[in-house]
Amino acid sequence: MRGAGIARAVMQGPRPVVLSGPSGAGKSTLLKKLLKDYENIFGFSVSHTTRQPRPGEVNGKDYHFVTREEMQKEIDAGEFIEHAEFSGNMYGTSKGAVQAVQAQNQICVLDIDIQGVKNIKKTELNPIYISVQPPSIEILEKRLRDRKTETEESLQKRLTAARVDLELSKEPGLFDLVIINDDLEKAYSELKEVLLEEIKKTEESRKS
Ligand SMILES: Nc1ncnc2c1ncn2[C@@H]1O[C@H](COP(=O)(O)OP(=O)(O)OP(=O)(O)O)[C@@H](O)[C@H]1O
Ligand SMILES: Nc1nc2c(ncn2[C@@H]2O[C@H](COP(=O)(O)O)[C@@H](O)[C@H]2O)c(=O)[nH]1
Repeated sequence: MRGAGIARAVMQGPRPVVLSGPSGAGKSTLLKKLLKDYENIFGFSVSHTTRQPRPGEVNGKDYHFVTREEMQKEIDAGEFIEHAEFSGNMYGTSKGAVQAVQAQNQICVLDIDIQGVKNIKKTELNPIYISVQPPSIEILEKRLRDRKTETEESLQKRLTAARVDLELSKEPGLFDLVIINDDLEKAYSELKEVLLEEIKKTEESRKS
């Protein structure tokens, strides 16, 4: 796995955070709240993807939207820390995405699937690993349907991936914390609590 260099560099700054869990579990919802409440403390690692942008998504902010050819070229050039195929599209974290956050001395937050988690574990990034999970598969399906971002085909692919994700997530020690996102405010409080120490450290380092 490439990316150990960037991972070592990141270790010198605040500890990064990985948010993972099934599509539709609520990672982006929680992340948006965190980025809004702690604007200058956290920075989002903008991933690359080959999927089409959803209405309202901004290139360079939500994702770097690229073609398969463009992404493969950058992967071959060693520019990615990790990458994975998810639901028929490529996703990946570039070294540049993490570096951009690190340059601001912010806590870098990665929103990645479970394959990404396993690959990041092979690097020296040393993040806090958090899995955000739905209360049930039925509720997850309802949330994905209500979000109205998926075709029936992609929805079924995501539900299949969700079942695999929930099984693999049971591996002891894979995650530092599992948050069941039933009540949003309760889930958000749990997220903030586990990050409190890193938030304080980052705030303190700003004062000195
Ligand atoms: N606690 C909650 N209760 C009810 N609805 C929720 C809750 N959390 C999130 N949602 C809704 O569920 C949908 C899925 O949430 P979100 O897009 O944040 O999931 P995600 O894990 O980021 O998915 P993906 O991995 O596909 O990006 C959204 O429409 C969101 O508003
Ligand atoms: N391994 C990686 N997974 C990623 C990355 N960026 C996002 N993701 C995951 O993909 C799915 C689907 O996302 P969506 O935006 O199409 O709904 C979700 O589980 C994300 O966590 C990445 O860089 N690497």
